[in-house]
Amino acid sequence: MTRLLIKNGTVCNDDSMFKSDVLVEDGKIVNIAQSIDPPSSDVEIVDATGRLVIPGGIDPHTHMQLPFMGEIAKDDFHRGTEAAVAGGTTMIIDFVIPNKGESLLVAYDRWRNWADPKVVCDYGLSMAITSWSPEIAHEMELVTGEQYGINSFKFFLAYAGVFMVRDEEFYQGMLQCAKLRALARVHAENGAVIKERADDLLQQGVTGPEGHTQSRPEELEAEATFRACTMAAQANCPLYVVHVMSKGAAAAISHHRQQGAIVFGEPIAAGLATDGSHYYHEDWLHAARYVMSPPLSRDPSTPNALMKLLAAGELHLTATDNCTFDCKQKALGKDDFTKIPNGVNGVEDRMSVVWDRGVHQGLIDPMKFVSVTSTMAAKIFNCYPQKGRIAIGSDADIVIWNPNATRIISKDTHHHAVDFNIFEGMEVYGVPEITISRGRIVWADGKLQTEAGSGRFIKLPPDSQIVFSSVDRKKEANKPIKVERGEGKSSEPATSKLITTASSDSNHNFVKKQPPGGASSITF
Ligand SMILES: NC(=O)NCCC(=O)O
Ligand SMILES: [Zn+2]
Ligand SMILES: [Zn+2]
Repeated sequence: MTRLLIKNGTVCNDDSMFKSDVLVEDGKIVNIAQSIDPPSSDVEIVDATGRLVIPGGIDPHTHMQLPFMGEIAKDDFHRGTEAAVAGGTTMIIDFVIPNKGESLLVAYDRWRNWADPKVVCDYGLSMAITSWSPEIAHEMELVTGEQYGINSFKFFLAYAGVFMVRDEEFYQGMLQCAKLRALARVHAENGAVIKERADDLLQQGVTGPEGHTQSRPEELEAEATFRACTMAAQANCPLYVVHVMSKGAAAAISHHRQQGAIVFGEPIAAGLATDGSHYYHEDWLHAARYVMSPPLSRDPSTPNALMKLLAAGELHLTATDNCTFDCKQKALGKDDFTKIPNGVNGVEDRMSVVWDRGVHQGLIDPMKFVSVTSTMAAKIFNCYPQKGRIAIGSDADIVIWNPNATRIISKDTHHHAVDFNIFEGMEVYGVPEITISRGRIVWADGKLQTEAGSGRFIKLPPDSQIVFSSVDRKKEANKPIKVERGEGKSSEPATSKLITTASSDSNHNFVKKQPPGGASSITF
C-alpha cells in the first residue's frame, strides 16, 4: 500500500479553508484531521507548512495531438499531460473530433488508443459533432452510455467546411443533448462571415497574422454566442460556451443567464493574460505564434475584464484550449494567414496565470481560485466529489501550492513540445511545488516523476446536477399550448384570449398583448 501524509498545510476547497493534515492511501484521501500521526513507518511525509493543499486543477478543454489544418498538434497525450502536472493540473478533458460523416464510435476508439498508453494523469473525453444524421443521433445515445463515458458534445459554428455545422444541425444536436442529458458545448463564431472576410482581406493583400484578427472581429464571436444561447434556450438545452475571448461574448452569456437560461462560460488562460496586440507585431513569427480562434481580444482591458467576470460569477471556470503548433508549423501560413495552424499553449501555465491575475491581484480569493480551476469543472462534467475536492473518499489529486513563490514562464523551462510559449517572460505568483496524481507524486522539486499510461480514463456520466436540475421544470413551464376548437364550441375571435399586461417600460406606458404562456422577453 502506498501512503502519503501531508502535514501542516492549509486545505483549501471551493467553499472553505482550514489548517489540516491529509492522509492518502492507495490513491484516495482517507483522513483529514488537525493532526494525524504517521500510521506506519513506510508512509511518505510531505511538509506543507505555509502552503495550500488544493484539489488538482482540471482543464476541461485541451486538444492533445489534434490533427488540424493539415498538421498534428505537437503536445501529444504524453507531453501534454506532463506539462499539465508540472503546472498543477491533474485531469484534462480532451475532445474526440470525428471527421465529417465519420462514426463517433470509430473516432472515440482512435482517441482512446492515442491517449490511454500515454497519459500521466487522469483524463476524460468530450466529443465534437461535426455532421448530422439519424446515425449520429443514435451514436450520441450510445456514447453517453456506461461503456463509453461521454457526457458532453461540442458544436463548432466556425471552421467552415471542416468542423462547422449549420444552425439547423446545431439545433437538432442540442435537442438530442437535452434528451440524453448531455451538455452541449459550442465554439461560437460566425464561420460563414469569417470566410468571406478572410477572402476579402487576402484579396486586399493583407496576408499576415493581422489578417487573422481582422477576419474575426469580436462582433462575430458575440453574435454567434448570442445566437447559440438563443437556440439552446429554444431547445431547452443547457449550454457551455468554450473559450470566451471577448466582452461581447461574455455579455451575451450574462444576458441569457438573466433570462433564466442555463449557460456556462469558459475563459482560457491565453485570454486572461494576453491580448491581440501581438497580431500586429512586426516580426511575422512572433505574431503567428498567437494565432488561435476566436482570436485574442484587441482590447487590452479584456483580460482583466474576463477575470472580473469570473470573480462576479458571470463566467464560471477556466480552461486552456491547449493546442500547440511549433514555429515550423506556424510558418506554413507565411503567405496566407488562413493557413497558420490555429492554437496556443496553456495547460502548464493556467493555474499560475489564474492565481497571479486573479488571487494575487486581489480579484478572487483562494477558494474561488479552486472553484474556477477545478471544482466547477468537476461539477459540470459530473465527476464531483471524486475530483475537484479535498475530502475523505475523493481521489488523491492534490497540489501543494505555494502562494508566495514566483516563477518566470519560458519556453526554456516549460514541458510543452513546442519551441515558444505565449506567456514568455511573464513573472507569475503562485507555484505548484508538488503535484500528486491519484496518490503518486508526479511533480516535485521542479522535476517530473511520471509514467506513461499511468493516468486513467474517467468515464463521465450524463445528467450532472449542476447542469440539469432545473431543465424539467423549464420544459414543463414552456410546454406547447394547444387550442381546442372542437365542434359546437363558441368561436370567439382568437385575439380576445390574449392576456394583457402593462409594459415595464415607464417611458412608453403602452399595453402589450401576450399570448398565453409565451410572453416576449424583448422590450423596446
Ligand atoms: N482554438 C484554436 O485556435 N484551436 C483549437 C481548436 C478550437 O478549439 O477551436
Ligand atoms: Zn474552438
Ligand atoms: Zn478547442
